[in-house]
Amino acid sequence: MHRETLSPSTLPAWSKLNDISFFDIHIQDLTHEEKGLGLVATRKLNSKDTCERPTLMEIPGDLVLSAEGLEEWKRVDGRLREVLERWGGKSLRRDIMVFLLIHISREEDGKSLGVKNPWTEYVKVLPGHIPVPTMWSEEERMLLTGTSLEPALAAKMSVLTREFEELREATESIAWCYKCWWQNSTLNIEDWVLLDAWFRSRSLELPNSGESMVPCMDMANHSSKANSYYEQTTNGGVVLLLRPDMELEATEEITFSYGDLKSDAEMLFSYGFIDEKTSTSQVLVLPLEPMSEDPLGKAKIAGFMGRRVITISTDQEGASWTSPFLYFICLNEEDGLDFKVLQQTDGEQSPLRVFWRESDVTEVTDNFESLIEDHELQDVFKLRVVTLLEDHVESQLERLNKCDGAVQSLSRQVEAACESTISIRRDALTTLLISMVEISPTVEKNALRLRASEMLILQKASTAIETQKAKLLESEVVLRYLGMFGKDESEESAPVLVTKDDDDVDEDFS
Ligand SMILES: C[S@@+](CC[C@H](N)C(=O)[O-])C[C@H]1O[C@@H](n2cnc3c(N)ncnc32)[C@H](O)[C@@H]1O
Repeated sequence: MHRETLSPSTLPAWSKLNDISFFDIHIQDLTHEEKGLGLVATRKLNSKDTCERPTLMEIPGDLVLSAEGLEEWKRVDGRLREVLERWGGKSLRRDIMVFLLIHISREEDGKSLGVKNPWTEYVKVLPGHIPVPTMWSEEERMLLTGTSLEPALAAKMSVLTREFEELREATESIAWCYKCWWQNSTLNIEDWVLLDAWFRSRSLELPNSGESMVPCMDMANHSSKANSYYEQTTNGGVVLLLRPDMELEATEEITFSYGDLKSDAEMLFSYGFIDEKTSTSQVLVLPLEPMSEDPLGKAKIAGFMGRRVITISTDQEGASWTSPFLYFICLNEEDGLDFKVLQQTDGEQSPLRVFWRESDVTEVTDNFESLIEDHELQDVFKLRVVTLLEDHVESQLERLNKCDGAVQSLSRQVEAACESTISIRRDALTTLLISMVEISPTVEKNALRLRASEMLILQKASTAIETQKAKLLESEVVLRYLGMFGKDESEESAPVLVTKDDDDVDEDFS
């Protein structure tokens, strides 16, 4: 879709018109730091030795695009209401994307499709490209092969494609939608991908309004050494405040944290960059499914309460992991696990219920690590868990290693493209050659950073698992059990097959 754009230099006037106040900061182009726009101090700022927390920016509540704000705009905008009545209410993300879509769309005569409001102009200054993997070229996406983002990205792309088709089906019969979006294929999947990238990379979690988009506040970049933070005021507005004990030079960038606990993969997936970490702690989340030959596999998916993932955390000490689902999928009928559908007094059948040694544990299926504690075969179950985990980590490592060669070769092509331009008009030619290889150096840098960080986490996890397994193999219960069956329990489990369905991966990050 052709999108009308405006230069960010129009933002000060737009902000003034809409009662947004900037105090000693302004919006500045930080493209040279590969950050797009950002907020920068216009004079020295100090919050040291004072209880005052200097306010840096103030945004009125009626500009906040939240669930509540959307309801207000729905009341006054018949077209927004019409689309959301047909295809709204499933998720706030989707509803906000529809709102944004209406505001980037134009009628034939160039008039705004939606009822004009401050967002109609604001969307014009938003960037047309966000460096998130959903907007990467095919070649760039190949750099993620073998990482935890490979399945997540594939799933996200199929969710976006499905949503786009659903939007078309739901609105094709609305005359103005047909004319504006579908008749000449004006609206295409790339537009939907951009709207999703806007929402994911620019939304904030507000204490009262929940997930929201806040104009101008979304110009602040992230730093793990942030010097500011935001708060919501009692009247629904949002303020940006300088953190205590800060002394800032004029021209220093104002940043807040997008989430200290987010993994590198999550940062890259949602925001399109991986920052230099101040701590050595890292997290890797791997999707997990029951083994394909498990007859209870489907019931285990239906009966599980939490996320079907393995979370590996590392720090200077080494690695640790959590995975309530892993404990659940390692148990079988002969261990005491059972699934029942109960007949209710009204004749209806209850939803699936999960039993562990005759007790109903439907509400606590994410707590099998504790539930097995008083079982005489506890160590045997734990060995199964650790063995399955080991298989999973080893196969992920193998995949990451196997793809590294191909990735390095792609990477060398980009380097060669850059080097061959050194002597002649570097900028123009570099851009041209890199666009032929279709890999941006920034994307390449971030993808390689992710590969390196995931490799390190998996290696540390592998060492920790080996120790855990060796310890369990010394357990008397395990030795007795293995002797009884004359075989090695640790060799029993087949590798975990990852066949995650689309929506779940989407939930992990977005
Ligand atoms: C909320 S917006 C911030 C404003 C944005 N820079 C712009 O030009 O509109 C988030 C996006 O800014 C960029 N960004 C934020 N912090 C960054 C950082 N520390 N390093 C690189 N890019 C960053 C990423 O592209 C991210 O998706």
